[in-house]
Amino acid sequence: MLLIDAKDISFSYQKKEVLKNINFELHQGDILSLIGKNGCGKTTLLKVLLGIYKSKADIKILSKNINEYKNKELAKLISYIPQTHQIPFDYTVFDVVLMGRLAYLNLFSNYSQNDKQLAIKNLEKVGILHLKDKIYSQISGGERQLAFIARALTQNAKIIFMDEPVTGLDYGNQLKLLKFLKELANEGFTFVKTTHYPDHALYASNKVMMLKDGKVLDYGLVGNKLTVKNINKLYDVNVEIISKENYKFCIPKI
Ligand SMILES: Nc1ncnc2c1ncn2[C@@H]1O[C@H](COP(=O)(O)OP(=O)(O)OP(=O)(O)O)[C@@H](O)[C@H]1O
Repeated sequence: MLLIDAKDISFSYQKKEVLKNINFELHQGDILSLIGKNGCGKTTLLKVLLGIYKSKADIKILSKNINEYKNKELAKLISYIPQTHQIPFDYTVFDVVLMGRLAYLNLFSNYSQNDKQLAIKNLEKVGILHLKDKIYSQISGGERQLAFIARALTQNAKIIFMDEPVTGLDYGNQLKLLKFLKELANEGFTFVKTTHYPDHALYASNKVMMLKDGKVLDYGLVGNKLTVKNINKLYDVNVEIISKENYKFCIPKI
């Protein structure tokens, strides 16, 4: 099923053009990795796709133009895990995860028992149920990342945007998260994630978009597009791509 059909995305901050003529499609179950150097436009692209930054592009989510959605409608379709997420006040981890249900509340309604059970289920799913009653601002950066993932799942949007999702996670949690994304994609979730690690794109995505200076250097299936030549063009480094069993990974040739 075609979820996102984005045509001709261009975007400027004041006079500085940072995205130029970007086109892509996202189907249910896809995991799209956005890769490229610092400052190439990955986060900006996510924000344009979320409608946070307005552009003249023709961006359709489920065949409807993004500008025709109300915020709450869009929040039921897409959740966003930003690079950094501070929550002011002394909310508990449970409260923060439960906030994923905000889009489902009416003005005068409160969280239902079902909302609370969903939050608990997702805290358990990401392995941090034991942190439920801790104050969010007092847990570690990696734990906060996991809490935000639980919140995105509680929001129950089937498209999840993640900006550098493994930042701050220890090695074990990085691998668990990437495996988890693949399992969720098999369940029908769809992801757009930025990453600085071509290895992670090779391991955990089926599609890749390589951005260079705001333009698409190449886009398509990871197996076809994430090549030594493209990695060299993207980062100006020499690597080798090794295959072992069903996995591919990069090693430096510096
Ligand atoms: N609010 C803003 N106002 C003006 N320029 C901005 C703003 N946010 C980002 N930029 C600039 O736009 C360009 C793209 O930034 P963006 O954050 O999208 O890059 P990125 O690829 O996500 O970078 P990184 O990998 O370092 O997170 C950069 O040159 C950045 O300095």
